[in-house]
Amino acid sequence: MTHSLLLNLRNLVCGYQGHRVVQQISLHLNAGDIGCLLGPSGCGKTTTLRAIAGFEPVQEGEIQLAGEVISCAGFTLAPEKRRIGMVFQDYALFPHLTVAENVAFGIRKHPQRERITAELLELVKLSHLAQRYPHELSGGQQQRVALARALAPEPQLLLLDEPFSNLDVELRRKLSHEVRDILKARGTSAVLVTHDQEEAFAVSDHVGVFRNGHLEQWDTPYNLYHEPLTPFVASFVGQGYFIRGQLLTPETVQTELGVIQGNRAYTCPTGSSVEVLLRPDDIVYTPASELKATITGKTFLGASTFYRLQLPTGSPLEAIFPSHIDHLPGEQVGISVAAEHLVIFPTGDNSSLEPEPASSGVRRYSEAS
Ligand SMILES: Nc1ncnc2c1ncn2[C@@H]1O[C@H](COP(=O)(O)OP(=O)(O)OP(=O)(O)O)[C@@H](O)[C@H]1O
Repeated sequence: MTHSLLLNLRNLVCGYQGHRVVQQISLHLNAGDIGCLLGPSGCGKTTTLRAIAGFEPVQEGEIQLAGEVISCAGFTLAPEKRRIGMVFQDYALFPHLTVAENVAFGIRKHPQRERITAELLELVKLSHLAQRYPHELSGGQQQRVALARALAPEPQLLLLDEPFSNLDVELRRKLSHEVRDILKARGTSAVLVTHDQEEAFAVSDHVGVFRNGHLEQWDTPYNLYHEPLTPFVASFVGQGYFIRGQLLTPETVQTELGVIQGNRAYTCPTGSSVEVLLRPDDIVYTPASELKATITGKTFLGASTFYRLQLPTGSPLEAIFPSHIDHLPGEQVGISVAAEHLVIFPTGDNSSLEPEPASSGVRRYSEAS
């Protein structure tokens, strides 16, 4: 597999009626990789995807595909000349064509169209439904037809706009893994738009977190979770709480959970106030610990149990313990912190104190603190 640069967005600005919706976005995707644009509703993900497809003009900056400029101010290469395929949220299948005819639509004049169609139907596990019509298929099956149809002309890049959002949670999860396997099996590069973090992580090699038209971080799922560059990324990706602390030395922070050791030197001045990100997997069940927390709620997840905890000061925390550790709400448990990748941000950054919309994301501090 090659790792050459395929898609390169350089300082991209685009929007509607002169209004700048997407502001100075830069990102790149290597051939064979899957990227994802993630962020809350209205932050500019679809606008960026449409600009890559050639449906929206670019106001500033440029888009390069395989080294060629396909969009810049005053120039937009027509969508059909880009060798870019698209899969939409609503499948957009042709209702009067069979499954096989839908898949073959973009390669009607190709001498090998029957062979290619049969191969793709096998890839998406729909060979047995080749003669059905779209209305005779489930939503998940329709989306697999749409994927096969988009792959048939062998696009250089596939764009997927919220492809699973019409499906129920279980099917979304299953299909998102399947789609990754299919794209990887063919070495197809793709960019996906979603506001579902789990989906972004399941499918992508790189994820871009958008906020108000800006790209806050373009990185691997691992780095977004463990090394978020901004409080917003920390909040949008994953769960947990921020607690307040004070930097004791470049590597250690004094908090109400005691002194927490990070694995690097932090750049803010010793003695400064910081906020420390504690994710549920940073909190370890430690019966002998002097540090106790009260269980305020729990959710059994099968292999593990998700506990909502409260510290003696009233600060809330979340923790994931192996599910054989079974305690009732109201009980006290000993805990310790094992935050290998300790994430801290200096306080006083006003943007970091905005309330975050994601109810499943990171909460900032206790109401009681
Ligand atoms: N055709 C249009 N004309 C004018 N404004 C638009 C148009 N399409 C989108 N917008 C605006 O641009 C902003 C970004 O929209 P966009 O669809 O890119 O967001 P998004 O991140 O994809 O959101 P969602 O997750 O809800 O689809 C929004 O404020 C939206 O109202």
